[in-house]
Amino acid sequence: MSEWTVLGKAMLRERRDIAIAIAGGFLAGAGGVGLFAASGYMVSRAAFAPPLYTLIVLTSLVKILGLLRAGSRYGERLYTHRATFSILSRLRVDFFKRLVPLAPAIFRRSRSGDLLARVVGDVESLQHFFLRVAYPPLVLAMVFLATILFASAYSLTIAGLLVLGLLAAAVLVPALVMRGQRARQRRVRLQRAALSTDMTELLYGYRDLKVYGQAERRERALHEAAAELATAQRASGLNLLRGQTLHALVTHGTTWAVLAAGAYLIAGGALAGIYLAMLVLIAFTVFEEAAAVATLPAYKQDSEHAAQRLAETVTTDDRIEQHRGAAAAGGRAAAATARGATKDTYHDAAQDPAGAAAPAAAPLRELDAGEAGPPMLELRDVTFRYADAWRPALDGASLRIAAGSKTAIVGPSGAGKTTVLELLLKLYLPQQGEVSLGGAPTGCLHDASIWRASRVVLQRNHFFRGTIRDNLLAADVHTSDEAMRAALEDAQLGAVPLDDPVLEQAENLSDGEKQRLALARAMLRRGRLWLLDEPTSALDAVTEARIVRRLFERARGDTLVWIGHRLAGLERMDQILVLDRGRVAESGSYDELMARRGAFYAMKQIEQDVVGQKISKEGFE
Ligand SMILES: Nc1ncnc2c1ncn2[C@@H]1O[C@H](COP(=O)(O)OP(=O)(O)OP(=O)(O)O)[C@@H](O)[C@H]1O
Repeated sequence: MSEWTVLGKAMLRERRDIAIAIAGGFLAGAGGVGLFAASGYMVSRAAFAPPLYTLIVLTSLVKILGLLRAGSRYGERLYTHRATFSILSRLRVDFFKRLVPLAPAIFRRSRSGDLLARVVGDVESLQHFFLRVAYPPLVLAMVFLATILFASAYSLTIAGLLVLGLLAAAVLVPALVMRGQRARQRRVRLQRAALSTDMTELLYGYRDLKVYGQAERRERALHEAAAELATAQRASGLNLLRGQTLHALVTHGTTWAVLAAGAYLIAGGALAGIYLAMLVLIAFTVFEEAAAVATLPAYKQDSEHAAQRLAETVTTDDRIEQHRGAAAAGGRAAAATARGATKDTYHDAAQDPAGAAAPAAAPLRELDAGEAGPPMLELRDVTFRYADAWRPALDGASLRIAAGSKTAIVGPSGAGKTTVLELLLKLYLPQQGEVSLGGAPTGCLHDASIWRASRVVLQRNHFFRGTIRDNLLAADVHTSDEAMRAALEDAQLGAVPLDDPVLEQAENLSDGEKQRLALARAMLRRGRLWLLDEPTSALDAVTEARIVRRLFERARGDTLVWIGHRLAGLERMDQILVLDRGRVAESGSYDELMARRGAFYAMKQIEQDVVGQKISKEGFE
């Protein structure tokens, strides 16, 4: 079913309001012409000192017509807008209903920003169809027909002039407006889609962009795109204004022509002078109705394009059909993703409602990106609770990670491991206690300098639509292709070409590939602090072991924090921290913890029982 059918059906369901609006529009237009005709006639008649009752009748007629015009104009506005908004809401609901089951396939084809532009912008554009495309010519034709019939009773020449004026206003002016408008409108649409696409990318990837120091560049690009859209809109708006100016020129030109022709006819005795003012005012008034027609083609084109794009979005072709079955599963997955996203959303530490006030207004210091050596990390008695969380994620946690050491943080899900990492990255500030990097509390450090000094892999990483290269360049725009290939090789993605496409949210990559791409990206950074949150959880043991070996080579001498659930291979860590309910339950080397036979030992036993994994000294090797 085409969008026009949907539009037609939606209009048909509003037929009562539309009929009232058309009647109101005709009465308002014809009433306006009548009002000015009566006024002109009354003024001329008054000059001949008619009997009082003639003046009383004419004055009453003017008043009645004035009231009729005002009342019917009000009714017309009320009902046209009521019909428009009802049509709009029907279109939105209908479009959305058709969109929902197709969502997974549509996301594959359209970038979500573009889709947003379609859902909002295009559906909105269709509101103009009734108000500015279908309705005005109908009312204009009715009012003009009545006026020309009326004028022809007095002078066929003047009626002919009105017809010419109408042709100029309703055909010639719109044609001139349309010249070049198509290209202007196209530019506006493309810019609008590009802007909303960039905007959603920035919003989705804001945290990663910040961490990788790319946010400012993206923001600048966004401002440039917004400025280009404004320029395109200005050009399009100016052209429409030019159309309105031309329309005013035609209106006034016709009025002057009627005046001149009237004077000529009067001089020749073909027209009684008393009707001249009436006919001139009629000419002046009737073109009011034609004003909307000047911009009609632009709106018509806009509506056509919007309808076409909407129809194309929800076209049920084979490609989409095959995803229909997966729609329900997609919905559940989307809900799960949304929950994940909440957890991962970047939170400005200074604005965090749960966060403590940022320490004193002293100027923030820079954390060295690594030249001064890897940083030492410390949490002292840290308590942190997320906004609206019912319990603290960290509850008096203290830990110390020596500069250049390798530390694993393990513990049950929800123990607070990721939170430690988020606090180290100054994505939040603790409510109590102190988090410090390189001996300086994070509150005193410039956020961007922490991110510059870190190589981060989060549980969920954002990838941008583009190529593998584009995504690796997010780590450092100056990276060479050789360095990228080497990083891909180390991340066990050596077979993947740099020009391979990456879809929005890296939908075309498996979870394991995403993790490996994120690791390659981290490898390309320069900082000497590695913060890795379950970076290999989706990988098989063999690939994981290979990557970890390469990773440790690259991180030699750097401070590395590894959050993970698997306990195999932790022998090579200098320190293991076992977190439980927001506290460090145990810490020490692998051998120490195994000898202590405490929490870590118990976890190891359970893991062995569950997966039958053998404790191996070789671990990741
Ligand atoms: N953004 C958030 N808003 C509210 N609560 C949160 C948020 N992020 C985490 N939490 C809560 O804080 C606690 C600690 O979460 P955290 O992610 O640090 O645990 P974790 O040990 O990393 O868990 P997992 O191993 O499952 O990743 C959990 O109870 C979690 O539900």
